[in-house]
Amino acid sequence: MTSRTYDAVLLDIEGTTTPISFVRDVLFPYVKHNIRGFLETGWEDPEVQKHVHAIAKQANDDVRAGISSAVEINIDGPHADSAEEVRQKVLLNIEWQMKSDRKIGALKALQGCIWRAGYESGQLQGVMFPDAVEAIRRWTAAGLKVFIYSSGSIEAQKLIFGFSDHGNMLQYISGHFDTTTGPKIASSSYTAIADKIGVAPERILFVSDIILEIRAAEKAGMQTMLSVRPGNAPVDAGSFQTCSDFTTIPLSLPKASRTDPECSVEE
Ligand SMILES: CSCCC(=O)C(=O)COP(=O)(O)O
Ligand SMILES: [Mg+2]
Repeated sequence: MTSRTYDAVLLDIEGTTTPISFVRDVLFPYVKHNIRGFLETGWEDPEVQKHVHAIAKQANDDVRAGISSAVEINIDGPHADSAEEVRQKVLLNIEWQMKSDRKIGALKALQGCIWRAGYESGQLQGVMFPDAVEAIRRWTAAGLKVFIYSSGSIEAQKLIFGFSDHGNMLQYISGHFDTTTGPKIASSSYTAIADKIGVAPERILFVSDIILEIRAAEKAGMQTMLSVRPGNAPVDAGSFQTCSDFTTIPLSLPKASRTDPECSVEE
């Protein structure tokens, strides 16, 4: 029997466990349609205010950094904007950030908070690729631990998996990481994750649709697999191992080329 080459799996979400179309065509429009009501109804709610302050801070940092689409939002002090002005600026800011698919903490945290009501009311249901669901079940049954690392906030991750179209998948997930641990394209983030979960980077398999993330994880010493899914941006996989059906990922991953037709190594 071949012994396995990894003990933990670290999964990206969008383009990996979940179609990009679900995020772009369902989740983002949900925020677009509900953000005004969220801000108006909950304006006095400390949680809503926490998100508004975070968005304002990000907007003001962006203005200082010279980002041309950014507009200053003055919340505190003698020259503060009125509540309606702040709401209007936040709405425009969120629209701009979502159009450019910015992976910024303040935006992602606000989105997660808005999605919560959608999932809890049954208006939203997380979409997962069936083979990803099956692979996650098999990995955990084999004694491996499965973790998530996504630009989506930890709250948003728990919602997608907790209210998935395959039932509550959270029971299979041993931990969640978002960009509060660090950017997904920085190798130090993967080192930090390995450290936090107590598994050597060399014994972790990271799966993502983004080559820059794969490179960063490899630099940290992780094994990697590039996720190839319908709707993902076309990539030149080069020498990276690729996979379009996660149930075909073996527990023992050779460095050399593989014969599995769904998963390939082109070296
Ligand atoms: C998990 S929340 C919804 C997806 C999202 O907003 C996002 O930014 C996902 O990015 P990923 O790092 O999972 O590709
Ligand atoms: Mg992704």
